[in-house]
Amino acid sequence: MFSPKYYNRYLDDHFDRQYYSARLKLKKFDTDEFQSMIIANQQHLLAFAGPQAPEPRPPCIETRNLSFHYKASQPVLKNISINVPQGRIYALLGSSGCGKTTLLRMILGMLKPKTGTIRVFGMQPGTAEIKIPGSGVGYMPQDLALFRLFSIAETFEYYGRLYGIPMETIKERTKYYIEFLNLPGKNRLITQLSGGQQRRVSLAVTLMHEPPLLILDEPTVGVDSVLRLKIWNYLEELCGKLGTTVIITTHYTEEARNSYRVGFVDSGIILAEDNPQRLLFKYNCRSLEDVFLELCLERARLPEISVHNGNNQSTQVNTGNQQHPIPQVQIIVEESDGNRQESSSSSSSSSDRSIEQIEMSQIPKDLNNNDNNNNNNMVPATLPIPPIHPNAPQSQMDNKNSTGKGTSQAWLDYGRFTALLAKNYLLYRRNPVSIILMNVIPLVQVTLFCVTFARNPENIPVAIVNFENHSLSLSNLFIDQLDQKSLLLHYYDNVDNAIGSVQNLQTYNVITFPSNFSRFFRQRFLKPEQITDEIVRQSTISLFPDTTQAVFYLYTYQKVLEALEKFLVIVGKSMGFNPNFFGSPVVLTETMYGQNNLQYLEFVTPGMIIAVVHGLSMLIGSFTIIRERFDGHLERGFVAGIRTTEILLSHIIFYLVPLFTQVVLVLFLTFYIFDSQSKGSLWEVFLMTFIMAFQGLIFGIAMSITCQSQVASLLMVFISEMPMIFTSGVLWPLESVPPLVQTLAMFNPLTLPIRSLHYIMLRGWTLMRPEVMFGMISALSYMFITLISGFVWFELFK
Ligand SMILES: Nc1ncnc2c1ncn2[C@@H]1O[C@H](COP(=O)(O)OP(=O)(O)OP(=O)(O)O)[C@@H](O)[C@H]1O
Repeated sequence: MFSPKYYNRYLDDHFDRQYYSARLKLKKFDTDEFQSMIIANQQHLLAFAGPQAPEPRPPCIETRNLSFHYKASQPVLKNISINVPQGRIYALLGSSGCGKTTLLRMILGMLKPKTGTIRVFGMQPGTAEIKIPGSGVGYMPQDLALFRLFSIAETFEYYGRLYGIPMETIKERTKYYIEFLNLPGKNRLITQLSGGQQRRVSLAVTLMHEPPLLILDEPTVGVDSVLRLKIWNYLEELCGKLGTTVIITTHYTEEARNSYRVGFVDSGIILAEDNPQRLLFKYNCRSLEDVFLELCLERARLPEISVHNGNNQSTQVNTGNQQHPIPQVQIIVEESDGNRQESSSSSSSSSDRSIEQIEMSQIPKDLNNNDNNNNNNMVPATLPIPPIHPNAPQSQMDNKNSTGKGTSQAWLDYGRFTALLAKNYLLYRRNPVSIILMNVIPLVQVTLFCVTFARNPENIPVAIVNFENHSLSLSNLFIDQLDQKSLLLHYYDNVDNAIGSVQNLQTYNVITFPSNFSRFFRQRFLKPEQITDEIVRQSTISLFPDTTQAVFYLYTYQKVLEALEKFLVIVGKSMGFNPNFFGSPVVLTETMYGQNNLQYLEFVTPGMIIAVVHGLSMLIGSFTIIRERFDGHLERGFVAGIRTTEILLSHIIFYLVPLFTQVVLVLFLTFYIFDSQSKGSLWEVFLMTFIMAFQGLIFGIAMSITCQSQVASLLMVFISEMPMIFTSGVLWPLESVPPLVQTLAMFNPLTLPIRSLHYIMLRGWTLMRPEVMFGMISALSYMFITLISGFVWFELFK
């Protein structure tokens, strides 16, 4: 049982934790006795905390009348005033959704208060001096916010590099934290860890740069009770030895007994803020949960309650016009250079001090917590703090100190930027989807396009009805001239059967020859003066079109005309005429641009190349920012001091190489495998295509910045890509669309670049031609405008 000797030693030894932990192991304490002992010794304590006491520690975090809402109609925080002294653990407790995380985000400078002020180390968060966000703080968010495809070591390396910690130190700390937090081997991927292990890694990377301020949002979720205690002890070590200030939220209310001060939050207000032991004592409760319940009940009884803690150090319960001050104290116990001192910092003068003003934080912990007492038997009483960088400060009371070089406030910090690039590379390498997206899909698309699209059709089934049944007939001569590679002829006895075959989808189009075609054809041309309607009818070849398959119809018609030309030359010769006698007076001369035989593919290819690379790059870009935002990496990164410029540039620069490869592959396939032709320089074709791939990436990144979800971002890509393609003239000349649409189509980011590529590939024009240059300027302009808009949006709404 607890004895006066122990209590005196408690005072004399200035709250030696090791000593009391040892006592806890032996279960020597009894709370009631201990508390009576305090009362019995109040004179001693008052004297001890008397005028000779040094000044209290300065506050690390001070908030005054802080209010915040996401929607004006739903206030989240109301008049919050808290005071977190330096070098102490402060626990924020409260029900789910009461506003704890919101408050932490405001302390981190990520949300701006609607009213009230926040001071962190006496300054406003977000200012360069305190490096918050930056290396001045370690933030463990509630979400995991780890790259699941990274190994443990890679995770440490990434965050270590962000904070500018030397590689050697990163390695040492990786080793230390793996041992300390019972993590598996350093090469294990995060995705292969249990939920609790993942959270421990998240905690470790928060601690590793030894910031002066730690903000931990539910760090012990999914962590077993032994390890929880170990973590709490470790945090105390950090506070004691490095002067780190810790602000922590937890749903394990009882573990908050280990903190120096707790703040109970409910529906956006602070119900009470005090030392946990003192709250237990004051409300005569055995657990903090009960204290919370008491406070909630009290609040229910006094609906207008408004509790102000922090700077004025007094709890006020407002009930209408009346104010009932609840006495409150804060006595800070300093531990510096191994010499512990206690001080009183109540709002009143030292003469006003009462037993309630006694600082209870240094009462041996877990007095009422049997579980923890039991656990204490299982864990070492003290834990070593991690190996500290040789140049690391002994104390972090100066908020500028932290182990890493610290993050600069520059828009582009070399260390952070290279860490981000390395991260992008690792994620790319580990993610087969991105490799497939970047390299395989464009190849498949180009292959499919070249194999299936706009090729001259072959074996079009055509029905032939030839009523002339002798082999030497002119109708047979005509049929022989038909290109039978393109047309597959099916012979029918009568027109009805032939039309039936069209109706049954066996053939497309019907060609008929009358019974006396040869005789009447000769008569028509040899005796033109005797021509009658009957002669014309009997010498006419009929084509019954099926235009539902427009390509087949146009192609069949073209083949019939070609056959007619050849047929007339042969017949003319056989009749003794000049072979050109029956020739068309319209002659096709040498082709100026393009190939001699008309190929629709030739027209479509430039647009196809741009559509493929632009669309895929846009898709890739659309994954970038949004994925990181929803996995919590962005928030964590911003708190670590990453700048929006660095994030944007790291994605843009990183993707230069995959985009380059993608464009080279697409062009190689188009020109070397599928034998497309370019009259212009391939270098200019490459340049134009690469710029458009880049533009697609920027568009995708911009969508990723502005969209609220990954699905929305993907939808944006699909929704915008289709109209862009249709109105760009890729598939059909814009001259065929209404004038207004034509004008609008000029604002389509694909239109002018596709035209430029068209001119380069089909006409052989160079970039020096204004028509080609316009496309290039248009592509670059859209790219820069989108990039700048995306950046501004990112800055404003990050
Ligand atoms: N981005 C947001 N937009 C709108 N409302 C939000 C947003 N983030 C949080 N809220 C709302 O603000 C309130 C406080 O949320 P907060 O995350 O701060 O709660 P919490 O106390 O941390 O909860 P928990 O313990 O469950 O994490 C909740 O009602 C929540 O729905």
